[in-house]
Amino acid sequence: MASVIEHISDETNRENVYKTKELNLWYGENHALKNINLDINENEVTAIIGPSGCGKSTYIKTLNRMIELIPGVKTSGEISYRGRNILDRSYKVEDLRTKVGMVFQKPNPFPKSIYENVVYGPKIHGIRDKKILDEIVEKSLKGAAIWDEVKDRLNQNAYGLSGGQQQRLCIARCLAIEPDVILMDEPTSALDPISTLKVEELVQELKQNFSIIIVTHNMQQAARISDKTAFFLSGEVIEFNLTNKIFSTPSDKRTEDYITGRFG
Ligand SMILES: Nc1ncnc2c1ncn2[C@@H]1O[C@H](COP(=O)(O)OP(=O)(O)OP(=O)(O)O)[C@@H](O)[C@H]1O
Repeated sequence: MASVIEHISDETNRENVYKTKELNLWYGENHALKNINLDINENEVTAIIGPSGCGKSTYIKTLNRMIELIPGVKTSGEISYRGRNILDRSYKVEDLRTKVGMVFQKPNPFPKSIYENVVYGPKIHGIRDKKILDEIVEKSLKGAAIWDEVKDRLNQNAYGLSGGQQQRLCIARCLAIEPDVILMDEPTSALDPISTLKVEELVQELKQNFSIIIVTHNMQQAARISDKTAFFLSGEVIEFNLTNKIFSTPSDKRTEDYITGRFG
């Protein structure tokens, strides 16, 4: 059955940050992504939903080319980021990674101080001036809504933070490289409800300055925080539209069955 990629009339005139055209991906013989066409706008939260194994993580890992670390992966089609095809071998992955940050399911701070976690990326990019690094730390931790909680213990080990704080620190680490896009792969699945709420509120604030693509198993979360939602099933995009539309009047029966909990 054909997927439902209608014209989305959102009247915002926002630029596309990513345009995915006819993307296919294989892990060896396993055809994991099938003819994906998806345009992602800047300054929006785009949620990727769908049952386990439908290709959500695979898709976002192609957006920063993390996928190419897995042996035997083949792709066809195109993903253009700001107008350039990132799947083209001439596109330097290091350039992409300075523009596209990623936050993972489990908070993964380095076993270093809070301060060192945040300055890690900027230092790799050659910033050594202590005053500038201090400014980056304050700005990034404020941006990730964790500054007040940690400003008096910046030199303590990040492992001493709660899980929810560690995840916001990982978001701060991501902000420190001043990315354009933030990819989030189930960022709240290991967090308690209060930490989840904090990260959700943060995502809403961050979209003023960044484009956010979030994979989530939690449909209420997708409904609460995203502007657009893509429903994936068996490696295909079944429906992509404004989140309100997807959750109120989906066009495809399979989307309706999934969001009403009939499968998945
Ligand atoms: N490293 C890998 N090697 C081989 N096959 C893989 C690999 N990672 C994922 N796959 C396969 O690709 C398909 C999509 O998996 P993916 O992890 O993208 O799904 P998902 O929707 O993110 O699932 P979940 O919600 O369970 O995390 C599945 O068939 C999976 O078995």
